[in-house]
Amino acid sequence: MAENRPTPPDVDRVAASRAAVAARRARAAVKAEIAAGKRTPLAVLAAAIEHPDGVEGRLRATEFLVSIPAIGVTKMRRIMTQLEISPSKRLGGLGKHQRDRLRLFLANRTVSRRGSSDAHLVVLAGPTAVGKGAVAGYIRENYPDVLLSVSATTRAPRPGEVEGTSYFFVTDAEFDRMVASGELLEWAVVHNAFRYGTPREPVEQALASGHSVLLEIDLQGARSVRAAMPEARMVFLLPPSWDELVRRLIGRGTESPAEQARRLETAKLELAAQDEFDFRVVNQEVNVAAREVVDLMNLRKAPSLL
Ligand SMILES: Nc1nc2c(ncn2[C@@H]2O[C@H](COP(=O)(O)OP(=O)(O)O)[C@@H](O)[C@H]2O)c(=O)[nH]1
Ligand SMILES: Nc1ncnc2c1ncn2[C@@H]1O[C@H](COP(=O)(O)OP(=O)(O)O)[C@@H](O)[C@H]1O
Repeated sequence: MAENRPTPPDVDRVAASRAAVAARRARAAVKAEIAAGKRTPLAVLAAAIEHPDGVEGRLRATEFLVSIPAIGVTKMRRIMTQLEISPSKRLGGLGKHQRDRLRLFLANRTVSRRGSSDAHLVVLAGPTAVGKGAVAGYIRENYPDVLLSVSATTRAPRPGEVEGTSYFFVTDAEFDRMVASGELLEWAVVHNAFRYGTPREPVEQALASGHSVLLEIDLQGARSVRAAMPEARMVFLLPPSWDELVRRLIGRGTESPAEQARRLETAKLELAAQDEFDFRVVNQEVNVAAREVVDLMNLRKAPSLL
C-alpha cells in the first residue's frame, strides 16, 4: 500500500545504515589483514594518511593497534599514552606529530622484533660532564666487539675528531633530509645548540644479526628510544657526587663560565630523571664503569684487554 512505502527520510536512513555496515565490514577486513600479516601496519598507516576518509583513515588508532599481533589491550593503552594519542582518534584524523610518533613506533618495533633475543639495544645517558664520552671512548678502544652507534651531528668537528668515527658531521640541510626520510632512529637539539641523531640503518642491521648496540645519547634521545623501543636497556651514568660533577665540567674547560652555569642547572634536571632508567652505573673510575656498561650488553666474546 502506498502509505506503507518508505518515505524519503527512511530511505536515507536505510541507505546510511547499510553504508555503516559495509564500512564496518571493510574496517574488519583491514584489521584481519594486519592480524594475519598480509598487510604491514606501516602500509595501513600510509594509506590512512593518504586517504583520511578511506577505510584505513576511518580506523580508530585503538582498533588498529590491537589488530597488530602481540599487542593486547593493556599494551595498546600504554602505547597510546606514550604516543599521546587520545582513544577516540581515527588514523585519518591524527595530527602531524602524532602520525610521526606512530610511524616511528611502528618502524622501530619492526627493527626490534627482527633482532635476536640476546642482542640488546643499550642506551647510555646521564648528566652533562658525568663522563659519557669518556666511558664510551674507553669502550670503543678496549672492547672491539661492542658496536657503538656513530651519530650524525650539525656541529663542527673539534680538533682530533674523525668523520665517521666520532660523528658524521652534516650540514643543516643534510640533517633535515635525514629527518624527513626517516633515516634517524631518534634525534634531538642538544644544549640548545646543534642537532644530534642516531642513524637507524646500522642499528637495525646489528640487531638483526644478533649484535648488541650501544647508543651514547642525551636524555631527550634516551626518552624517545624508550618510548619507541620499550625493550631497550636504559643505563644512567651517575657522578660519584655533585661536587665531582662540577669539578669535571669545570676541569674539562670546554665551556664558558656562563655556559657551565647553564649546564649545571640542566644537570640537576637530568639527575632527577635517573629513576626512569633500568640501570644506574656510577662513574668513579672510567674502566670500571665501562665494564659495568659492557656487562649489560650480553656480549658473546670477552674482551682480550681486560
Ligand atoms: N639525542 C642524541 N644525543 C646525542 C647523540 N649523539 C650525541 N648526543 C649527545 O650530545 C651531547 C653533546 O655531545 P658532544 O657534541 O660530544 O659535546 P659535549 O657534551 O660538549 O662533549 C652529549 O650529551 C651526547 O650524549 C645522538 O645521536 N642523539
Ligand atoms: N671517572 C672519571 N674520573 C675523573 N674524570 C673523569 C671521569 N670520567 C670523565 N672524566 C672527565 O670529566 C670530564 C667530562 O667528561 P665527558 O666524557 O666529556 O662528559 P660527557 O660526555 O658526559 O659530557 C672530562 O674532562 C673527562 O676527562
